[in-house]
Amino acid sequence: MRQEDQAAEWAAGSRHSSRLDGHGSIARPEPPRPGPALTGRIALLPEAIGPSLASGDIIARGDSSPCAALEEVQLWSQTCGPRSSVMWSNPMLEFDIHECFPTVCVTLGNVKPSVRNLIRRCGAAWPVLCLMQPVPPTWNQYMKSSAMRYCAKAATLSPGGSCANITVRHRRQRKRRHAKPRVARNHRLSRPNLSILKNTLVSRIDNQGGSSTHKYSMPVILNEEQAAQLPAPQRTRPLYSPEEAGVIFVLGGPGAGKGTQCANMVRDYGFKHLSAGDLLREEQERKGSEFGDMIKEYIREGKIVPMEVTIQLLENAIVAAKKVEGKRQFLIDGFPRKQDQAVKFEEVVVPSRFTLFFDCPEEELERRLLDRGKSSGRADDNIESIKKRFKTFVETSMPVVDAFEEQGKVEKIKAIAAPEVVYKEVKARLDKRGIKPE
Ligand SMILES: Nc1ncnc2c1ncn2[C@@H]1O[C@H](COP(=O)(O)OP(=O)(O)OP(=O)(O)O)[C@@H](O)[C@H]1O
Ligand SMILES: Nc1ccn([C@@H]2O[C@H](COP(=O)(O)O)[C@@H](O)[C@H]2O)c(=O)n1
Repeated sequence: MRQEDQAAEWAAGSRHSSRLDGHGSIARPEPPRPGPALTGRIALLPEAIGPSLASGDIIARGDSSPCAALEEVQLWSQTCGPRSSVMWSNPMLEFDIHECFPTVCVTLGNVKPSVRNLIRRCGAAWPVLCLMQPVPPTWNQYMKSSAMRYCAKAATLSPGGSCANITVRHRRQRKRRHAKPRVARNHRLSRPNLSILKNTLVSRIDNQGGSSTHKYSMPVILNEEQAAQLPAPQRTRPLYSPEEAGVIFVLGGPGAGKGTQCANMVRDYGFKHLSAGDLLREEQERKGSEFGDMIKEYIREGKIVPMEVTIQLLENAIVAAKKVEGKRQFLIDGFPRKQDQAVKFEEVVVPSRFTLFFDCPEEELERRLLDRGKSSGRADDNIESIKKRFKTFVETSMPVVDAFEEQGKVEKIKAIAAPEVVYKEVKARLDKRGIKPE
């Protein structure tokens, strides 16, 4: 159903006949009424967040990209004042937006399951605002909707806290059919402004070592059904045991031959091969991905994509390979490339068995990558990106190998010889670790 139709139905009061009210029970929503551009009603907010919200607060929506979200937040706050409740479905960026617009975290009840799982896994410490009402997904659509009628109803739920309803209405009648509403004309953001916002965001993520969840635990996202079952589940241990999913990390410098050797092991041992780089490239290409632009930028710069994205992609792939192909042994190639990735993955997905590390001098790696670059079509197989990737490898990824080595979990293999010679050594190490073909 188109958003405009949803809005119209909502206006007619025919949809969503039940909602969570302030006490967690079911109540009928109020129909939207004409009124001031934006009104707010807040009741029984938990102490922690109550003071930060006030009547008239805005719920904006981060839709598909950081830019779009910031544009909207910015636009709304210019329009209606600086205080904003930010609704944002991208956990990685929640902190950044939150910092700019310090109010409460709000998110969509119908946020994609992958993001929902990701956030749920990150912790339940924050109160959650869960929007129960369809809202126009983008500012553009909002602008297009014929009646410009916007209504959102949210319930706040936090473990141990009280519940609250927030109703935000925005109704604006267009005078002429195609007339642009004044609010938008006056406050539309210019492109340069957008790029500044984007750069700020990216540098903030960088400054935090690519992750915001260390500093702040993330909210639980609940949809209507889940909201009824508080407290929401939190993952306190890994999804799988090593017996359920045997994971071998495959690490080495760019071009060390990880992919080449993984292909051999898949053929002879029946592993499921998951390359973090491939998964990221796939996600980058996926139509509608909210992370596509960011991944592209990180790969070109040879930087490590924030772990939330990579871990979620890997988890999804492991779960699917187990379900669909019945796989139990996994080669995870090119991951973890940063210590936080290693720790988090083992905490929430599965502890690794050990790491195969392919050791090769930089001159040889460079020669291989430039050679591969003639036909690979990869945006990072050029000398500029290669140099950056080497730097990242030495500074960020080698400490991961060192940490695993201290735990006696590394098989280091010299990878300068021909592929078949290297593979003999690989087989010997797998044998030593008791890995048998499936
Ligand atoms: N032992 C080897 N000797 C010479 N060339 C090799 C060897 N192993 C792999 N290569 C070649 O080097 C290039 C890089 O190999 P591969 O793609 O397996 O590396 P990788 O470690 O997976 O790289 P990346 O981390 O960039 O994905 C390929 O063109 C491959 O054919
Ligand atoms: N754990 C990872 C793995 C990869 N990346 C990014 O992808 C680029 C390509 O990776 P390859 O393994 O295919 O060489 C890499 O340079 C990183 O930008 C990542 O961020 N995290």
